[in-house]
Amino acid sequence: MGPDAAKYFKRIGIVGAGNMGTMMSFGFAEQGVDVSLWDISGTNVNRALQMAKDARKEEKTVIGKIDCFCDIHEFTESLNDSNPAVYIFSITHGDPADSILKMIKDDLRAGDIILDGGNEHYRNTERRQRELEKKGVHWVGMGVSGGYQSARRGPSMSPGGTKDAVEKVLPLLEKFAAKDRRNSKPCVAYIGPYGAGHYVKMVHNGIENGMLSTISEAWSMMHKSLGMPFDEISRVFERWNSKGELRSTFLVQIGSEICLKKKTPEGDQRGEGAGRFGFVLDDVLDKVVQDVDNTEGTLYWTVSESAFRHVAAPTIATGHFIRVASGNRDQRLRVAEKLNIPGPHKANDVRDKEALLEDLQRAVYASFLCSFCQGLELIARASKDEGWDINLGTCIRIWRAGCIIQAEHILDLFETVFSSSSGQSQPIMNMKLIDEISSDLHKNFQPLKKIVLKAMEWDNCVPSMSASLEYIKYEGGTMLPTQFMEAEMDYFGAHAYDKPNVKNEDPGEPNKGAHHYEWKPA
Ligand SMILES: NC(=O)C1=CN([C@@H]2O[C@H](COP(=O)(O)OP(=O)(O)OC[C@H]3O[C@@H](n4cnc5c(N)ncnc54)[C@H](OP(=O)(O)O)[C@@H]3O)[C@@H](O)[C@H]2O)C=CC1
Ligand SMILES: O=C(CO)[C@H](O)[C@H](O)COP(=O)(O)O
Repeated sequence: MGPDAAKYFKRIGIVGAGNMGTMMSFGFAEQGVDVSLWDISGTNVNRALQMAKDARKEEKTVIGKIDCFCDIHEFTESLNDSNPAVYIFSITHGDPADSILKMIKDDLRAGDIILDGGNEHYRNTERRQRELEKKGVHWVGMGVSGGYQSARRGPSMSPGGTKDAVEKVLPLLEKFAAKDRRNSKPCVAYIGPYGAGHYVKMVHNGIENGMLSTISEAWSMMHKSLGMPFDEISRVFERWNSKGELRSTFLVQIGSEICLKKKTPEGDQRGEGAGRFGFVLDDVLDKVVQDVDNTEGTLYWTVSESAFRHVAAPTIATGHFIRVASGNRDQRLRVAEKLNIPGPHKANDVRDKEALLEDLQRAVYASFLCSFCQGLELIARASKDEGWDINLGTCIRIWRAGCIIQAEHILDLFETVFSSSSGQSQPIMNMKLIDEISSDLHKNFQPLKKIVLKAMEWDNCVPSMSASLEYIKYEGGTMLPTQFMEAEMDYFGAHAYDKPNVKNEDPGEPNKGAHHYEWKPA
């Protein structure tokens, strides 16, 4: 990275001095860009100011100036010399973003570019784009992935909106973005018009969650049934991350680090994790509350979108539902008393632990792959419906570094396919029709089945792995139980069915059925 990004834009404005906004301001300053940073809360501004002072003292690389503002109009004025002015929003989606936009709307000039780096619903993005178009201001929905560490060191970004506007800021974003370590290519690219960029980020988070649920299920099986201590699990994750199909997979790699983190007498900077014995993980409750207040939405938007667009995404969806249940721990504990069912228990029948761990690795891989198939199919479907023309190969390229779903082997697989199919007139809509993908799902189906069976036997909770297993079974099934479902629906609702071996019906298009049988006259 070179500190020469300032030749594109001398100063930019960042709205929101939260985890992401503050770190991005340091990241851009490291590129030599001066940053104006504003936040609604004086406390946030003061904290950012202090951090900026410390960073300039301690990290000599933060060379651009970071100026913090409490007054929003002084903030916008600080960008008066920039033509166009470039803003990055990094705040909570929905009403907060609307209210800030309202506050600065009169200060914006034709040509200005706002990159919304929050996780926003793509329809909100499109609404703001329409609203600002009249003023000649460009609103770009830009997914930013990688959490606050990457926001500081270089995230993966998916900007979408007016192509000209994105191309204007792309050189700056390319400097800031994470780089693919194989070829140093920046993990940012124009994704498509309108809400395409935020859509891709939303699905990225959906895939992320299918993977998160899967890796947590594997951790639970190792810990609770195989009785493996955290440091041993860490070594397993490290091995998985070092070679084979799970190599260089971010969530596996950080899993290894998490399992090693021991408490220390002083804890972290804020004293969290202080203790004489045990692991920091011991202090973490099984309660995901991240989205209870609706300040985060990407996962449930992905689940709603997959239902709305008729794309089966069970690995992702079950990962959402277990989060919902987990967050409601109080209810869970009360229900548990009533249900009185066994929880995960020790396995006494494992004769070959290494073989089982190998199956587990392959099961995790299969489930990760299912999560990717589901997410990419959703993007492909939405792109077709909305006329966005998203290149899936571009999505794979920007997910190579900086983001949460980095997974080298899976991205290699898709990259090979998408680069060889780039000339095809019809985009790939069903990832399981790709030879490389179906072959890997086939190879890992039995290990996945073995692991799900073992999980059932040991009363482990494996929603995403079992959903992946069923997904493979029904997405490639020739004899589904829906034969009976169709008959029942025709019985009570005259919903009509298609017949076997009839032209245009079997297999036929997914159109409404052609036949109704009068099972019972009304
Ligand atoms: N954390 C992560 O890993 C990632 C987060 N994102 C997205 O980036 C954005 C920022 O996230 P993050 O920095 O983690 O979150 P934080 O909670 O740290 O920051 C959110 C910011 O939004 C501000 N905000 C909230 N409500 C309002 C409001 N009504 N009016 C004005 N400002 C408001 C907050 O101010 P205040 O503190 O005063 O409420 C704060 O500055 C979000 O859209 C998030 O989804 C994207 C990628 C990764
Ligand atoms: O965007 C992210 C990573 O990519 C953030 O971690 C975000 O907080 C995820 O939130 P959710 O899945 O609840 O929407």
